[in-house]
Amino acid sequence: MAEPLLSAEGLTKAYGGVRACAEVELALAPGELRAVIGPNGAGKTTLTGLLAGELRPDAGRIRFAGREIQGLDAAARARAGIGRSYQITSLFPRFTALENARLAVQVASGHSFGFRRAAARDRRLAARAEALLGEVGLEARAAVPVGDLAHGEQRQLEIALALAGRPRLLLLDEPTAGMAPEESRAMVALLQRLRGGVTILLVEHDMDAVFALADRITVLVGGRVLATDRPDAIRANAEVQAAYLGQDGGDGAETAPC
Ligand SMILES: Nc1ncnc2c1ncn2[C@@H]1O[C@H](COP(=O)(O)OP(=O)(O)OP(=O)(O)O)[C@@H](O)[C@H]1O
Repeated sequence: MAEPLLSAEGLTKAYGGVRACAEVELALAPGELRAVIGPNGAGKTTLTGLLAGELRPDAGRIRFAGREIQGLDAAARARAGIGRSYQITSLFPRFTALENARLAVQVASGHSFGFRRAAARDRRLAARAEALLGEVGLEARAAVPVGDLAHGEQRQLEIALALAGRPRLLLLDEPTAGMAPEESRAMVALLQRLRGGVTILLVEHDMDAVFALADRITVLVGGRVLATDRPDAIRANAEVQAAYLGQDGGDGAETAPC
């Protein structure tokens, strides 16, 4: 494959005696949408935390866009181009969708507006915030306080905030968690629109979403990579079926232990 946008070698993180990630190898091609699946406690959240810089590895290396980043903290990795959305909501509920987007753009823009006049800066911030809402399909909901948005819309807005810094890699931790089926479908459609434009690492329990979206799937079990392959090959992989997807050869949506 082309030079990976992100690669991890020997990535290891233990909590006491529990190896949450054990010698994880990962290589994401530019533009790829990679799903990471695995049973509860497999190490998926730990892996995204290690990649985002929220957790320090005990061992291993991470390269992103041609340089080693394991020594960088989360803020520096965000500046380097790694965006992150969270399982736990990170929105300001009393502010409108547009105000939340504006704040995210302001934070992401850092000092880049520092030498511009305030009015010009404000126009640019507003335009970018509106564009972000458009990207995630929330333009008609711009004036709605976040607390009044549906759960699915809040998750869409979180993606908009993660895009504010124009990341090259987007780390998404269970974007469909807690969603009604219709909301999940809207989220899958949103990720379909984003794919290719940004490299995505998607941790997800919803197997319908995973198999609809992923270019390749990495299966984690007990902190280790059991397999990385195309969706069809993962579906047919006997080890994966035994460990995670169930024995029925189906898509695992009903049988996955999550
Ligand atoms: N802060 C922590 N302290 C101690 N143990 C932890 C901590 N975070 C995670 N673990 C343990 O590390 C292992 C991996 O957890 P992790 O949350 O990364 O798994 P996961 O695949 O994301 O699970 P889930 O699907 O339930 O979110 C589990 O055994 C978990 O109990």
